Amino acid sequence: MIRFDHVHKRFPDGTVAVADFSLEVPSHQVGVLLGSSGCGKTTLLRMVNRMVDPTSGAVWIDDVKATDLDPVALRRRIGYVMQSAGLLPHRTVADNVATVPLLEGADRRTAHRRAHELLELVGLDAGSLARRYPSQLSGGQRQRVGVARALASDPNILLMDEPFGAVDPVVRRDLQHELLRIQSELGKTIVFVTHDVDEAFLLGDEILVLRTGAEIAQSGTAEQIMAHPADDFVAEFIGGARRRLHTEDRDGVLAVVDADGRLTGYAEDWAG
Ligand SMILES: Nc1ncnc2c1ncn2[C@@H]1O[C@H](COP(=O)(O)OP(=O)(O)OP(=O)(O)O)[C@@H](O)[C@H]1O
Repeated sequence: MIRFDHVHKRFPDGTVAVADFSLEVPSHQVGVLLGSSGCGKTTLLRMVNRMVDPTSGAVWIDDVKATDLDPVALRRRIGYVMQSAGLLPHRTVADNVATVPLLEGADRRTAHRRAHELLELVGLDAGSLARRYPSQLSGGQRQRVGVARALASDPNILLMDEPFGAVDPVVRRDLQHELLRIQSELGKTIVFVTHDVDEAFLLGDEILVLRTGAEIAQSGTAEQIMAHPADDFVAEFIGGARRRLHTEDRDGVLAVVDADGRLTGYAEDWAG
C-alpha cells in the first residue's frame, strides 16, 4: 500500500509543484496520475522513492514513512521505469537488467539467469538480445528492457513515469497490453504517470485527473470518470477518449466498448 497524506512540495525557487495531495493506492492495484505537463505528476511519483521529499505531509509505504527509510535502499527495492528507459549505454542488455541484483551481491551467473527470465517475461527473445547494447535495440525494445530491469529486484512497488511516451502508437499499445499481462501475473502495486487518457483508462484500477499543483479534479475508475465527469475541466480533458467509445450488442445487452473492443461498461449505467 502506498499512501500520500496531505503532501505539499515547494521547490527552493518558490514553485509549488504539489499543493495538498492525498491518495491511497491499495496493494496490487494500479493507480494512475493523469494530467497535462507540469501539473506535478512526476514530483508525486518521486516522493515515493525519495528522489523528492515533501516539504510537508508524508508518503507512507505500508506502515512506514518513506522519509524514515534510507533513500538508496528504498530505490533498490522499488522499481522505476522512465520515459527514456534510462539504460546504461556501455552495458549489455543482460547487465542492465542485472544491475540491482549484482549490487546486492548476487553472483553473476544467478543474476544473468534471472535477467534472461525477466527479458522473456517482458516479451523479448533473451537468446538474441541479452548481449546487445541499448543502442542496438528499437525504442520499444528498450522500454521493455527498462521494465525488466525495474522488476529485477522483485519489488512490491513499481513507479512508471510516462514509460511508453517515446514510442509510436502501435508499439505503445503492445507495451500497454504486455504490462496488463505482467500485472495479472505479478500483482505489483503500481503508480503510473501519463498524460494519455486512453492509456490511463486502459491501465488504471483508479485514475486521478490532476490540475496544476496536483489538485485532484476527479478520481475514480475509468467507467466512473467517463460516465460522470466531475466538471468541464475533466469533460474536456477526457473528451477525445469519450468520443472513441461506441456501443455494441453483447448477448442482448447494449455494452459500451472502447476502440480496442474492451468492454468499459453497460449503456444502462451510462444513462445521464
Ligand atoms: N527541481 C525543481 N525546481 C523547481 N521547480 C520544479 C522542479 N521540478 C519540477 N518543478 C516544477 O514543478 C511543477 C511540476 O513539475 P512535474 O515535473 O512534477 O510535472 P509533471 O506533471 O510531471 O510534468 P511533465 O508531464 O511535463 O513531466 C512544474 O511547474 C515544474 O516546472
